[in-house]
Amino acid sequence: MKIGVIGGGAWGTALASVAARDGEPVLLWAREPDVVEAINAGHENPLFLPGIALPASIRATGELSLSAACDALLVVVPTQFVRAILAETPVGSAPLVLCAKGMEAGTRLLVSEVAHQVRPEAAIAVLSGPTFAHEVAAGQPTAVTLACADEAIGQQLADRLASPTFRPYASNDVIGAEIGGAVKNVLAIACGVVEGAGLGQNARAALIARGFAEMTRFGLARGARAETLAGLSGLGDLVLTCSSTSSRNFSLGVGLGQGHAARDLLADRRTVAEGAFTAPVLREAAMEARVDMPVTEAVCALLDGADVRDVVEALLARPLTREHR
Ligand SMILES: NC(=O)c1ccc[n+]([C@@H]2O[C@H](COP(=O)([O-])OP(=O)(O)OC[C@H]3O[C@@H](n4cnc5c(N)ncnc54)[C@H](O)[C@@H]3O)[C@@H](O)[C@H]2O)c1
Ligand SMILES: O=P(O)(O)OC[C@H](O)CO
Repeated sequence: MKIGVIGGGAWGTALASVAARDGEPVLLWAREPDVVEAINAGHENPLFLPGIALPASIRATGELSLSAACDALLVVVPTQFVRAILAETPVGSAPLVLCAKGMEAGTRLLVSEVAHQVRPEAAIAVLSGPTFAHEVAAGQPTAVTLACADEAIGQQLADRLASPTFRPYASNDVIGAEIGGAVKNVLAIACGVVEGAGLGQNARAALIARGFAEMTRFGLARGARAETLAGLSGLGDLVLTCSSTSSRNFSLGVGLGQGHAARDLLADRRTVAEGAFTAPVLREAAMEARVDMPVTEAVCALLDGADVRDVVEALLARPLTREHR
């Protein structure tokens, strides 16, 4: 199965490295000519994944048309670009493995729903879980959820991507796998705020637990299964991203917690903090589904420029309620 990877950021490069581990040829489409050149000439992606040696069997290209020769395509561009890239990519009969974590602005769709609109004929899988790209590319042990409604295709993909240090766990809950990844990025911003504002470790643990309750309420309303939300792509990724400055979303939150403005923190960023784009979309989707998501609302307020102390005070002043509703 020849793998093509669409997107030469940190995660696309790390996944190309996973797929190329035994000398298997992998095609990697990158938008930046510098990235294409550096990968082909020096087997490194200094822009997005510096300091990691890549397998020589990865061939980078700037030509999307070459993906027509691949048997499966890993789609790893940030969420807001998935629709445009998929429309341009020749897909043929290749399954699409969606690896972005977020919701599309305007439509409020999950990435699999976008892919289904643009490529209704394609089999769709979602790969998600606790996965810092630099650790995966360095061969450190990692486990992910690989969800596909067609379980035979899902198993073939899992077998192809698995290695002694990369363990895909098969699932058929595509929506559930996506909701975990999309929501945890917003919650990670909130946990970063707790860190940046010096609110303490009790507060962070409470936020992870209450955030997970929020993720679960929203997920169940959108048809996710509870066990998926409690698995690698939900709780697993939430714990990772809420506890490390390696997370771009957590780091963004730290800056907000220290009193910096979102627009300054986001200006001129080359790398993506998906939670900043998903937060307002998630708030709208939650309102539509009549799901209470106070942490998400607080993150939206902070991204809109509200004062940290005011937002924290308002969160803590909410009426007392039952832990389980
Ligand atoms: N980095 C990680 O550790 C990691 C792990 C799991 C999932 N993800 C997810 O993978 C997705 C990609 O993130 P990343 O970390 O690889 O990106 P990145 O932050 O390393 O790089 C930004 C990417 O955005 C692309 N880009 C910028 N403008 C674009 C445009 N107009 N059209 C298409 N692409 C454009 C760049 O080419 C580059 O590939 C995100 O949804 C992210 O949440 C990332
Ligand atoms: O750096 P972040 O916050 O985008 O997190 C990266 C991955 O999603 C962690 O699983």
